[in-house]
Amino acid sequence: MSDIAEITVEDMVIDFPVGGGLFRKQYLRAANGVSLTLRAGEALAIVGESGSGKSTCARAIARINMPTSGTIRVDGAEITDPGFRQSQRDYAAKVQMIFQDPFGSLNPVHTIRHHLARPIRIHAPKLSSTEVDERIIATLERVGLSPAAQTADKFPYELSGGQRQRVAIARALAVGARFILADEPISMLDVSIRLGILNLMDDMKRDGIGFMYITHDIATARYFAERTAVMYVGHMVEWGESDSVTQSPRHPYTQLLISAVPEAGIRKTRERKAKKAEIPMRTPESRGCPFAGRCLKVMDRCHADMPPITQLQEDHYVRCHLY
Ligand SMILES: Nc1ncnc2c1ncn2[C@@H]1O[C@H](COP(=O)(O)OP(=O)(O)OP(=O)(O)O)[C@@H](O)[C@H]1O
Repeated sequence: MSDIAEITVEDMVIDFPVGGGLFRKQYLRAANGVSLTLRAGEALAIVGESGSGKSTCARAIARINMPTSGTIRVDGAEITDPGFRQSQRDYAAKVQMIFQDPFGSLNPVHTIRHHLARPIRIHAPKLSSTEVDERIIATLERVGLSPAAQTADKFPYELSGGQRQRVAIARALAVGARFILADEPISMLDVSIRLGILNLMDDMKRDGIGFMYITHDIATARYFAERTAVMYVGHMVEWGESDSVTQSPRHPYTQLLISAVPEAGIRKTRERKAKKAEIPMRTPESRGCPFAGRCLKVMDRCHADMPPITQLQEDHYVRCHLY
C-alpha cells in the first residue's frame, strides 16, 4: 500500500442514539458539518472543551465510528465506499490512534518487546523473528527509549508515564503509521515531560508523519500544530493557520479559550469572557449557533441560524454572525 498524503473530511455528521421510544428515537449530534484536512508531515490541532466532539471525529477517521453522513477521503478515495481498495488492516496500520492514558493500552503482564512484536507480526507476517526484533530495537531508539534492548525487556510498570507514551508512539511507528490521531497525548503526563513528547512528535513530522492533535490546551496547539481547528459541541467554529487563530482569535469561543491560558509569570488567569451556562446538547433538530447561550455578543439571529463560514484571511475561517 502506498503512503497516504492527505486525509480529507467533508461535511461530516455523526449522530448517536440516546434513547426515545420505539417509534421516535432520539439522537445526539456529536459532530455537525465537520470538514478538515490532515496532511503528511503536518499537524492539525483540534481544540475544545470536553464533549465538543474531538474524539468522535478522530474515531471516525480511524474507522471506529461510522459517520452518519459526509465523506472521509484518503488521497481522494472514499473510505466508506465498498470499492475502497485498502483493507481495514492496511488502513489501520497507516492511520493509528494514541490515547491520553498510555498505561491503559499496555498489558501489565507483558514486556515492551511483546507489545511491539505482536502488532508487527500481524501487519508484517513475513518478517523473521530476527527482523521483528531489529524493528523493535530501531523503533524504540527512534522514540528516544535507549538503551533499546533494555527497555524492550521491561514491563509497563517499570516505565514512567512519558516513557509509556513513547512506547505507544513506537507501537504506531512499528507497523508503519503515516498518520497519528493523538487524543490528548500529554494531558495525563507530568508537566515537566510534556514538552519532550511534543518535541518527539514534532520531529516525526519531519519524517513525513501527519498528526491530528486533540487537546483542551490551545497554547500547546500553537506550539506543535501548523493548523488549528476550534470545536464547540460538535461544530468547527474557527480554524486555519495556528498563529493566526491563536494570535487573532475572532470567534468569541476561541477568545474565551485564549483568555483562560495563563500568561508566563502570571499566576492568575485573565478574566473569562462568557456567560456561565451549561454546555448544550445538540440534536439533529437543534438550530442556531451552538455557542449562543454563552456568548456575550449574542444577537437574535444567533439563536435561529447557524452562521455561514466566513474567510478572514488566506487560511483563517470563522463561523460567527459577527463577521
Ligand atoms: N458511543 C457514544 N454514544 C453516545 N454518545 C456518545 C458516544 N460517544 C461520544 N458520545 C457523546 O458525543 C459527544 C462528543 O464526545 P467526544 O468524546 O467526541 O468529545 P471530546 O471533545 O473528545 O471530549 P473529551 O475532551 O472529554 O474527550 C459527547 O456528548 C459524548 O457524550
